[in-house]
Amino acid sequence: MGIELASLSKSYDGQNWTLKNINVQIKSGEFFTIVGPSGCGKSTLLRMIAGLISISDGTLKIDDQDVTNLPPQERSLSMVFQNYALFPFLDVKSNVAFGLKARKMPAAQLEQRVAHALELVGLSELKARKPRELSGGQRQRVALARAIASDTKICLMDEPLSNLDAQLRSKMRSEIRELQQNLGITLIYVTHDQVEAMTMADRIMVLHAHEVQQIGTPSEIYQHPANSFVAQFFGTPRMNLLSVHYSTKNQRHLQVDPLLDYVLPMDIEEGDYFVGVRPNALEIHATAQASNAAIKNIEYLGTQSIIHALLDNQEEVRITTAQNNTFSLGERIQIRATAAYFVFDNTGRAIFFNKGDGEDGRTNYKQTVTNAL
Ligand SMILES: Nc1ncnc2c1ncn2[C@@H]1O[C@H](COP(=O)(O)OP(=O)(O)OP(=O)(O)O)[C@@H](O)[C@H]1O
Repeated sequence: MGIELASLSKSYDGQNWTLKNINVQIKSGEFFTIVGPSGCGKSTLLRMIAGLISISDGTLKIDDQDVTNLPPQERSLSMVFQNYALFPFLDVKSNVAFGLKARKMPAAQLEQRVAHALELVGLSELKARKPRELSGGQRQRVALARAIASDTKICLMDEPLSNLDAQLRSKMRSEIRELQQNLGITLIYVTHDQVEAMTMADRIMVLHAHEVQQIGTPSEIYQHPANSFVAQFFGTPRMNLLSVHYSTKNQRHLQVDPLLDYVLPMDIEEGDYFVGVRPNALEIHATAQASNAAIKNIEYLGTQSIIHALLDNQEEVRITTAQNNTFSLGERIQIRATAAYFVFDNTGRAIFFNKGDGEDGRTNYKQTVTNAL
C-alpha cells in the first residue's frame, strides 16, 4: 500500500511550525527512511502518519484513501517504538497476540499467526518468557513479531534499534531489511543515524529546520546532495566546507587559497561560496616544500586514520588516509584535492558538483579541476 503526504504540516502551539509543507509519495513495498538531527520533527511526522497526533494542515492518503482525520485503528498500519512498548506482565506470546486478541481474531487463526511471527524473528523457543527475562535484542524482536503478526501492509518504526549495542544494531538492520523484503510491506523508518538510513533504505527523506531538505536514494543523496546541510550530514567524517569569494577579477578560477584552484562554470555570479570536498577526496603529501597546512590532530582507526589539519588560511580540514601513516603532530604537509568537489552558494544550496571524471551529473558543465600547487 502506498502513502501520500500532501502539504502535511504540524504546529503544537498554533504559532510555530514544527513541520512545514511535507510532500512525498511513498510507494507500496518501499523501505522509506526519515532521517535528521535530534528535534527536527521525525517522530512528529511518524506519529501524524500513525494517527497518534493530529495533522495541523495538509492531507494524508493511504492507498488513495484520505485518512487525515481517521483514528489510528482505522489506518491499517502497525508501529514499532524505540522502547518496544511491551507489556511487562505478559509473556512473549501474549505480547505478540495482544493486538489480535483485541481484534477478536478466532483462536486457531491467532495461534497460527503468532507462531509464524515468532518463527520469523527466531523467538519460538522463548515464547513463555516475560520481557524482563529477555535481552534488548530479543525484546526488539518481540516488538517486531507483534508488528508482523498484525499483518498490516504498512509498518512504522521509530528508532527501533537505538537501545541496542553497535554489533546487535548492525545485525538487526539487515534482519529488518530482509523481513521487510520477504513480507513485501511498506516500511517507514525513523532514525537520526545516517549510516542506518543509508544502509537500509530504498529512499531517504532528510528533515532539518522544519522542512524537507532532500528526498532521494542513498546514492543520489550522497553523490548529489541538494545543499550543504545534506552534504555534511551524510558521510564520516563530515565533508569539508571551505569558504571562498569569487570575484570578476578571477573570472575562471575560484581559488580556495591556498589549497586549490577550481575551474568554475563561466556563468557563476560574483559572491561568496563554499567549496565542499569529502575527506577521502583530499590527499596529503609529506613535503617540506610548498606545504600549505600543518597537522593538528590524528585519529587512528585501525585501517585508516582521520587527520585534522590546519590550512595556512586557518581553516581546518579533515582528511582520511587509507593506511597507517607516519605523520606527526605539527608536521608541515601539502594537501591536495583529488578531483571530486561540490560548490554551494551562500545559502548552502548546491549549485555545482564535479565527480572528478569529467561528467557533471546535475549540470552539463564539462569542467575539470586544476591544481594550483
Ligand atoms: N507534544 C508536544 N508538544 C509540544 N512540542 C512538542 C511535542 N512533541 C514534540 N515537540 C517538539 O517538536 C519538535 C520535534 O520533536 P520530535 O520528537 O518530532 O523530533 P525528533 O526529530 O523525533 O527528535 P529525536 O531524534 O530527538 O527523537 C521538538 O522541538 C520538540 O520539542
